[in-house]
Amino acid sequence: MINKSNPFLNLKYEPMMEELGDDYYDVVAAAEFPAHWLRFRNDALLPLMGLDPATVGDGDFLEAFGAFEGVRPFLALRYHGYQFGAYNPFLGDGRGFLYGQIRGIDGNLYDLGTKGSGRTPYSRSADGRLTLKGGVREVLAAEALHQLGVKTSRCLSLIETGESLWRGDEPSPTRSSAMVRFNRSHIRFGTLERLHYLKRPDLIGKLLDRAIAVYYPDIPDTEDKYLQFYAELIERVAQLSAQWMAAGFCHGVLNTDNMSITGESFDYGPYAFIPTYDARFTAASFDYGGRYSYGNQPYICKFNLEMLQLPLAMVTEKSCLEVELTKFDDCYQQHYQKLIWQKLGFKEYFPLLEDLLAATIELLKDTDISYHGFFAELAQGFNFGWREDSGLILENAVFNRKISNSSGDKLKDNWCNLYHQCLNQLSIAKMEKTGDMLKFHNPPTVLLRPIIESIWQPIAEENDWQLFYDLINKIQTKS
Ligand SMILES: Nc1ncnc2c1ncn2[C@@H]1O[C@H](COP(=O)(O)OP(=O)(O)OP(=O)(O)O)[C@@H](O)[C@H]1O
Ligand SMILES: [Mg+2]
Repeated sequence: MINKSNPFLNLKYEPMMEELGDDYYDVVAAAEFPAHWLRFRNDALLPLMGLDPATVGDGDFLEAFGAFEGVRPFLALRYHGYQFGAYNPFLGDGRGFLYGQIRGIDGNLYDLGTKGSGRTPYSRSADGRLTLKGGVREVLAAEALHQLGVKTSRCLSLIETGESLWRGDEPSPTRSSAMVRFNRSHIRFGTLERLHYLKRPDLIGKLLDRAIAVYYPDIPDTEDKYLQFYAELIERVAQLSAQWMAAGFCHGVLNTDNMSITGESFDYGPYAFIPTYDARFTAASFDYGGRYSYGNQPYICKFNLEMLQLPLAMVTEKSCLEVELTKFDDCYQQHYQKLIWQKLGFKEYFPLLEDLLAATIELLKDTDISYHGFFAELAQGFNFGWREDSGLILENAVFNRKISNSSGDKLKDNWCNLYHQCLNQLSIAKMEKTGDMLKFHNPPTVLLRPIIESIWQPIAEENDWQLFYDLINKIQTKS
């Protein structure tokens, strides 16, 4: 019996995936949990869902996304994937399901997907649960990336569920949670890979026809639409990997089951924001070979797109797909350059910016300057005097103390000279906008690991959530 007063249970759900038929999912039930404590509600998302936060009670969240009452059916989606390069046909939603799909007020269709909501036919020997710390980390990553301009899923709610879990990577027993994720789609590269494995081009075509109509509405319904989809996906994934790189973000587990066919970032497990610019930085302790290191991300995305040619070649010409992928590198480079120039305060291109980009990466790579600290100090210290005198640029920066050798000093001097020259290419009117631009693209609060640990500690020790809420607030308001 649907609770008429709960706004979540009265949303107009559009069953796009359900209508495709049960070749793509299994209907599952949610686990019953001993407790439901609302730890996070993302009021910033509610207006997009057509809801006024003031009319949505905490109890509504608990009923819909903790007790999972009301809306049915829940669909555990079927998928496979390449994990660390090896094909795994035993995947699928093992601790989550598609709760429902709704139309945002922007006209786009969105998924509500769960994580930690119980076992499914794909759980294998695992418990179907999400640790509370894992949930907290995913909430934070998604909000931080969103504020940094990365196209990402976000979390709608996080509810602690009162169980004790055992994990190898957290002091155990550890607390449990159920999260609801809000994103464009949970159709993964691995969803199509599974259909290739099962030799079902008919199901690939059926899924793509629907997905293109919903997520790529600009692609006309013509013979080459699958190729056009691939071309557009390459563009989106190149852009996404450039966004991660510019944001100084290492996703950590770029298996093809964690790649969305909408080109959106999601699944924040062992991720990290890089402390300093180091292409070899790895986020996952189990990534022994550095396959998913920070600097490898664009190459891995390209490799994953190459793997996707196998299913797509069942419905379109392989040689054409191969030609499309050759465009990835240029596309990535263009997006990356643009994003770094924005972080440096420049919106419009002029040739000297190419030298500035190279000098910036060289400086950050060859010194111990904090990646995020560098841009944050640039944003905070910026003033008109920098245009007159290169000696004033970053003269009081905290990181100057970290540059302890003459080659570091030389790199910084070289960088300051170039930055000074670039500022002098701007008109006064544009110079006036530079400070705002620097602040917009370089928020002061960065989610480095010690910060996450410092907010987790009071939660773990005293169930004190204040620092977590303060941090979310700082991230969401860019303060
Ligand atoms: N505790 C668990 N219980 C059951 N299945 C699990 C558990 N942890 C991971 N899995 C399954 O292992 C596979 C890989 O997990 P991964 O961490 O990439 O995904 P996930 O984080 O569970 O979900 P998502 O990709 O939607 O964020 C998935 O099929 C996932 O469902
Ligand atoms: Mg995953």
